[in-house]
Order: sequence, then C-alpha cells, then structure tokens
Amino acid sequence: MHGVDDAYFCGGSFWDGLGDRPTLRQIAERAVETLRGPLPLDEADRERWRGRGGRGAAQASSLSQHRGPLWCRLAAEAQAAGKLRVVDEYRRMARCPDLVAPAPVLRAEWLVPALRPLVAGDAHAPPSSGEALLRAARAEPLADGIVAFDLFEPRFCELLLAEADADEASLAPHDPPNTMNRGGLIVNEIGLEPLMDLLLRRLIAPLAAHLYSAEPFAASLDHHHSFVVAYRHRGDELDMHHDASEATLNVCLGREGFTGGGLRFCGRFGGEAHRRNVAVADHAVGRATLHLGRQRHGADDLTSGERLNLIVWARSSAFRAAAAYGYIAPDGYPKEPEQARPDLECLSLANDDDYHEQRARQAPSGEG
Ligand SMILES: O=C(O)CCC(=O)C(=O)O
Ligand SMILES: [Fe+2]
Repeated sequence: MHGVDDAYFCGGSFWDGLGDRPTLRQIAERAVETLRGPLPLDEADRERWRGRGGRGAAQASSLSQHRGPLWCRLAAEAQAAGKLRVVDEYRRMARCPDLVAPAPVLRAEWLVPALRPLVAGDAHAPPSSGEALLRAARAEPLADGIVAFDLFEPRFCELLLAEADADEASLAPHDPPNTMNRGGLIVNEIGLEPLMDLLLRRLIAPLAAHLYSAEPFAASLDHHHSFVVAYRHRGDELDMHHDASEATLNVCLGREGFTGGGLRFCGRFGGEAHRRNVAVADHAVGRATLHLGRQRHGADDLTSGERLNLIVWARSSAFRAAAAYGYIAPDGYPKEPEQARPDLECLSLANDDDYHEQRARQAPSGEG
C-alpha cells in the first residue's frame, strides 16, 4: 500500500486482502475490525518493524505488550509524541538552525538569482503566480506537464546534505524515505517540515496551479511527504513507478561529480501510453524537476559517485478526501487500455504483472 501509510503506523497485515486501492470505507471497516479484535500485529509484523529499525520500532515493541481496543489511539499518541520529541531534539543539534526553524524564511541566498524576488520570503509573503515563476526560472519543458529549472544555489544543497549526513551518522533509528527507496531519510522527521511547507506554498503550489490547471487538485495542494533519496553504489537504480502524490518536486542535491542516474519519464498512470518513453532529465546539483505524481518515472543506473535528491510529494487533502468518498475518480482512473507495445525502459518489475512476459517478447532473440 504505497503512500497510504507513510508513517508505517499499521503493521503489514492490516492491509492484507484490501487490494491495490481500498476505499475509505474499506479502510474504516478494517480499522473497526482491528479495534474490536486482539492486537493485530503478528510476529511477522513485529519482525518487520524491528528489522527496519525505524523510529516506529520502539512503539511497535511496546505495543506488543498490550491488547485491547485502545491500542490504536494510544499508539497514535505515542507515535506523534515520539516524532515531536525527535524534531525537538534535532532542532537543538542542527548544523544550520535556519533550515529547521519552526517559522522559517526561504533565504534569498539559498535560491538562484532569477527566483530570489519571487520565492524568497516567509509564510506571510504572498506567493507569486505560477506563470511568473515559470518565466523567471526559464523552465525547460521536457514533455507535457514536466518542467526542469535551476532552483537552489550549491550552498543550500551543501547545508541540506550536511543535515542529512549528520542524521545518518547519529545513532537515531531511521525510517526509510518510502516503500521503494532504502537509502535516505524523511526530512519532515528531522525538523524540516516547516521549510518544506514554505517551498510548497511559495513555489510548488503556484506552479502546479498553472501547469496542471485542468486537474481537480490544481489549486489545493496543501501538504507533503518530503524526503531525501540516496544512491551510493554503482548500478543503484529505482524501478519505474508513479508517486503517492498529486505533484512531485525533485531537486538534485549532489554530490558534485556523480555520473548516470538520470530521471526517466514514461506516460501517465491510467493513460494508454503509460509505458511509453517520454523524456529523460539529467540531474545536476541545484536543478529541479516538477511532474505529476501519476507520471511514470524511475532512476537509471548510477555509474559513478553518489547522488542524493530532495523529493517533495505534494498532496491535496481536498482531492484525496473527495476521491476516497467516491465523489471524483482517484488519480489515474478509469484506466485506458494500453494501445502500443510498452518500451522496455518503462517496464516495472514491482508494478507490472506482465514484466517478464514483456521482456521475453521483446528480447533480441525473440520475435521482437
Ligand atoms: O531518484 C530520483 O531522482 C527519483 C526518486 C523518486 O522518483 C522517488 O523517490 O519517488
Ligand atoms: Fe518517484
């Protein structure tokens, strides 16, 4: 269940049998069943939580001592309190307190000169229009709805990497950034959520309102899951997928000198050309790419060095609630039948049931 439970609050068996896209009603019914019954974490779940060594692991093991209908509420409270404590501790030891301030300012010197007048500021400064932002940034259109532009100065990328490195070097347990990437960290957990809120409000939301004006969520992006992904070994790559977001901002932080690891785009989830090649964005330090969450993408092999990117999965509560209650179709539905043979680069081992069949069909010795 990619994206529904980013905090890994529920054990894996909570989602068993609920399928790919459970409705809110199904989730609520499962929650009621769970609350009525014994503690739903089975031994396998507990192992999963412990093995991941994440920030939720302590709650999971203490939970395993209790049974009864209140466990869910207590666990939620324990988890929220635990997270606040971590953020609080992190704020005290941050290398750059400005990055993790509760009421931060997007400082002009962190941004490329062209965007400073439009993006720098605090939460009270009125956001600029998406059109003005695109023009000022001289955004490069890579394909329909996919743009790339220089955003951060190298100094800002270094500051952010220094926080990520310090967190990694600390003894604090880490949750992986999402269900696909193991390397990296959730920046909201180390005090960066207010700064990411600002980035959402002053940059991502106005750009999305302009670029995706026909989408039902265009004007209502209001929260995010933000993380750093790290690719460290030659051959590290990321399988083709679409994000648990309405729109995604992906910014390369470094480290200067890596090669490979391009961001490859295919069609949109639910569309007839979903698995057709569309574009490749080459990552460069400080450069951002903005795309729809349902735009299929993946990362090519890293050929040398180390690559870390900041990813902001921007979401709309209004859109998600309307889709969950059945007032509008969830993103990418209804699915259109695929018209053309998929491109090999756009196949996903994890997400495509016909992955092996397609590869065999398109192998050089096959009928092609
Ligand atoms: O590695 C990248 O640039 C892409 C990462 C990504 O798509 C994701 O984490 O959702
Ligand atoms: Fe992604």
